[in-house]
Amino acid sequence: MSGRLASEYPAWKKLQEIYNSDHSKLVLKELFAQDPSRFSKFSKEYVSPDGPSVTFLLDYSKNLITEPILQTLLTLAREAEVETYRDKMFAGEHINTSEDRSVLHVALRNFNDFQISEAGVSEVQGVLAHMKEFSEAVRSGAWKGYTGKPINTIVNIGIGGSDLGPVMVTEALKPYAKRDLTAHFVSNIDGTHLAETLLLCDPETTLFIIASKTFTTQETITNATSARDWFLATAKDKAHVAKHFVALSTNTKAVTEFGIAEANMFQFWDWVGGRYSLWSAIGLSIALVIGYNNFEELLKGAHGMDKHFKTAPLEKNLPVLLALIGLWYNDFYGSQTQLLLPYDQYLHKFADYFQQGDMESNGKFVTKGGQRVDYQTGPIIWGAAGTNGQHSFYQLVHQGTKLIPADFIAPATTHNPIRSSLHHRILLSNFFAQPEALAFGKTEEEELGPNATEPLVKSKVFEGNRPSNSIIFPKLTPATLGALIALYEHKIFTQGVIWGINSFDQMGVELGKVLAKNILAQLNKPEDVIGHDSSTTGLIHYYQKHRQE
Ligand SMILES: O=P(O)(O)OC[C@H]1O[C@](O)(CO)[C@@H](O)[C@@H]1O
Repeated sequence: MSGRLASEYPAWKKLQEIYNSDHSKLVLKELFAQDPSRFSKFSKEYVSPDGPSVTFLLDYSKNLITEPILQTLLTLAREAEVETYRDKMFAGEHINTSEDRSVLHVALRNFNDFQISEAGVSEVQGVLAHMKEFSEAVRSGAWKGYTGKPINTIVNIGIGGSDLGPVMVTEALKPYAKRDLTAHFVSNIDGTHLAETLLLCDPETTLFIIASKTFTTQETITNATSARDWFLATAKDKAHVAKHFVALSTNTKAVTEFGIAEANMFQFWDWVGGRYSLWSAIGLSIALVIGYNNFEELLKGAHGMDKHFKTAPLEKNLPVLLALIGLWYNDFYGSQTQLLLPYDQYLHKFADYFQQGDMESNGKFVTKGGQRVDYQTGPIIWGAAGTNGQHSFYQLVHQGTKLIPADFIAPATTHNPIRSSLHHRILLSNFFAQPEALAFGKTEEEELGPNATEPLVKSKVFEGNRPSNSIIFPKLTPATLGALIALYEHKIFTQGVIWGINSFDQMGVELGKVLAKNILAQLNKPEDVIGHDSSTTGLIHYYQKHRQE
């Protein structure tokens, strides 16, 4: 984030030399055989400094690293001034330089530990109090719809960071949910998303939460307007909108113009990035579903990780370690992607969430200083929950030609111990087996048998030496989830600092929006379609010929 090219740091050059001379010698089977204490050296337990109890173990021993490599990666972090930029973030300095903004999602979950002076920070507690009061009124039935019935359905309308965080967290914390309050999330501009959702809603008992930081996002405003039309088709009187529509936004003017009273608006601030906003008013749907107290536990769990990130020395700092190990593969091994593999069905949206979290943050080719990078930046994030991935894409991870680092994540205890936790033991046996198989593989000799033919033997070989991290925690609680999300947020931050990029803007999503706006105005008549290449023109003409309105 200093804006310097990462490849100019002496430690980067040293890492390149180490990779060139040593990478073929980095064989996990041998590294483990040589050092019986490898696991204890390369694993760490996180224990929350205070607040709700959160613990987890991060085992990073199955990585293609040695102590000297790790030390050189840590030197790289120091040369890139990760600690300085971390402190700048916590101090509210404008590290989002292109938008001249501070980056203060940590202020949304600050329980008086960090002194941050930035406009809006002193209002955080007031908004949380509003969220508490409102969510309790809805959950208790005290908040009534326009015909006097309590709310039993909520529909969050938002996209990107105004959708993915609430979706992921409400799914992850379903065991804490109020089961008679149904939550839907509408994000896509495709009318199907809204239409199918509205089929499940009753206007008398549905609350629409319009979640948009800017309140100008085309998808959200179009969906919100259509939802309001649907509601008014039954409710008739515009005054009833007040009982059924609330807004989560930084843009008071646009919210009131839409017809939502300021009293029904939950404010946040420009220093909350969309993909870091679930901790803000954007988390209202979370508070409604799991209750405000559980939402606060989520914040406190994240705050514990913030304190760890802020104070732990780099060599013991878990987000920093994850970042450095990921960077080693991304920039020296040429790995293009990073897997997130939660062995917990409740975390089935975790990888989707961090697709935006990581890829919108670190998918940048220009440094803060405006230079084209000469190395890889953010990885492609993907993944799936539990054993599902094993029956689809793991084949390629085990025996394909690509090196795909993977993070395995699992709880020791399930919320659903059916058949005396038999399912969970089977699930966890896979959680333990997969990293083992990836790391240590299976040789030709192990496959030789009386009927073995050479091609068959070869096809059954697992080369191994495929790296992974494993994270295991006692149980998926709100606080544990908060800490896990913050762990990955700070990992993304650390990598962005080292790569010298701005992890907090998203210029790359603008061009498509501008072009779509222009095309929308040309869709009516073929003669309006001008200014495009022949492919785009041909596609639009084909659409115009075949559409039925
Ligand atoms: O909350 P808003 O302003 O509607 O924006 C939604 C999303 O659009 C983006 O700006 C671009 O995809 C994201 O960063 C953001 O989370």
